[in-house]
Amino acid sequence: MARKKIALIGAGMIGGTLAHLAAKKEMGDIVLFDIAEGMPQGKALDLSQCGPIEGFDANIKGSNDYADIADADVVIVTAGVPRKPGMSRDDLLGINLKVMKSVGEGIKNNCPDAFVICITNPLDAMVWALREFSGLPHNKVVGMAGVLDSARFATFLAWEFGCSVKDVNAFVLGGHGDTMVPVTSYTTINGIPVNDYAKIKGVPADRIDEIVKRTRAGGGEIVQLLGNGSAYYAPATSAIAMAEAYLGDQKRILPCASYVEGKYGLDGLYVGVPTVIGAGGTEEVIEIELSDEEKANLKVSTDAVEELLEVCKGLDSSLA
Ligand SMILES: NC(=O)C1=CN([C@@H]2O[C@H](COP(=O)(O)OP(=O)(O)OC[C@H]3O[C@@H](n4cnc5c(N)ncnc54)[C@H](O)[C@@H]3O)[C@@H](O)[C@H]2O)C=CC1
Ligand SMILES: O=C([O-])CC(=O)C(=O)O
Repeated sequence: MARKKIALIGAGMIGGTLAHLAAKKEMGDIVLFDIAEGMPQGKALDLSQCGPIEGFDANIKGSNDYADIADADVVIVTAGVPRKPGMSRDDLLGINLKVMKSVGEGIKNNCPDAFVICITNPLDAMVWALREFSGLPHNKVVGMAGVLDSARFATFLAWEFGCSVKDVNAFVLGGHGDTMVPVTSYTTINGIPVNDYAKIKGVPADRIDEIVKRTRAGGGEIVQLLGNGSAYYAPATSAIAMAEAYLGDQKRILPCASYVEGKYGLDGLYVGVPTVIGAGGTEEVIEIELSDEEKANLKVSTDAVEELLEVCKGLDSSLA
């Protein structure tokens, strides 16, 4: 059986990390595409030379030609610009929308059967626009954010409780912005609801509130510390988990920016919701019971995403 083909559009910080992870895991052969000339080819050479040391078999090719992504099984999109300290993700919309247009066309023309994972920010609007530009079915285009945001929430909770991160099952819904909704009612420490565990451990409720706030601002905290660029290790790891769920038909339930029509009172929007990922792409959006407060928070978050879609439509008439 031929190896799977993974196309990475954008060979920057996340793209390079994705290539390394995908190669180490022998997920398939890899094409690292970027508009910058030489850079993806250089990274591909460097990464290929890890093979003999790490013992992986994967062909890694750097390219500036969309023809090289032909027939890819999975495409992960990080093309565009990251934010700098003082910026919001939404400030990237104008420039990254144009990037999504060229990437969407490249995918449509070369690998229309691929499963496409978008990472570029502002995430929920960009995955929507990428889907529109590519014309792929909604179940084959998804955005990565909830896996990352949930991992941040889990990390901070594990630090607070002094427990293993492996035992924390944290859940973040909504748009990938400061209004995202960490859902404590579905967050458990090996099955024990987080608020109950906090009582057992004598952790005051306001500490959990602070962790929720830190999670919401988790991307910005790293942007501030790095000074130039944004997080890349955990974002790449998150997207790889989603790609593995698709390639392995794992039917994992992951929080992803999926197309939601009908559920959660939404009418055709990409936003973070629990999603079954298997060989059919995003096979199902799971609608969970939320408290009135959680519903209200989710509404604030989805309203913010809807506003961004209006901005996209204003900037590119083909989206209107
Ligand atoms: N969804 C999420 O949770 C996260 C999203 N991000 C976003 O991911 C994106 C990428 O981040 P990094 O890899 O750190 O940025 P980066 O700047 O290191 O890499 C982006 C790459 O895209 C390339 N590029 C620009 N225009 C292109 C085009 N038209 N076609 C192909 N390639 C193009 C650039 O040459 C650059 O190499 C940013 O928008 C960032 O905000 C970052 C972290 C988490
Ligand atoms: O904060 C940013 O700009 C990058 C991002 O989306 C994240 O790390 O969550």
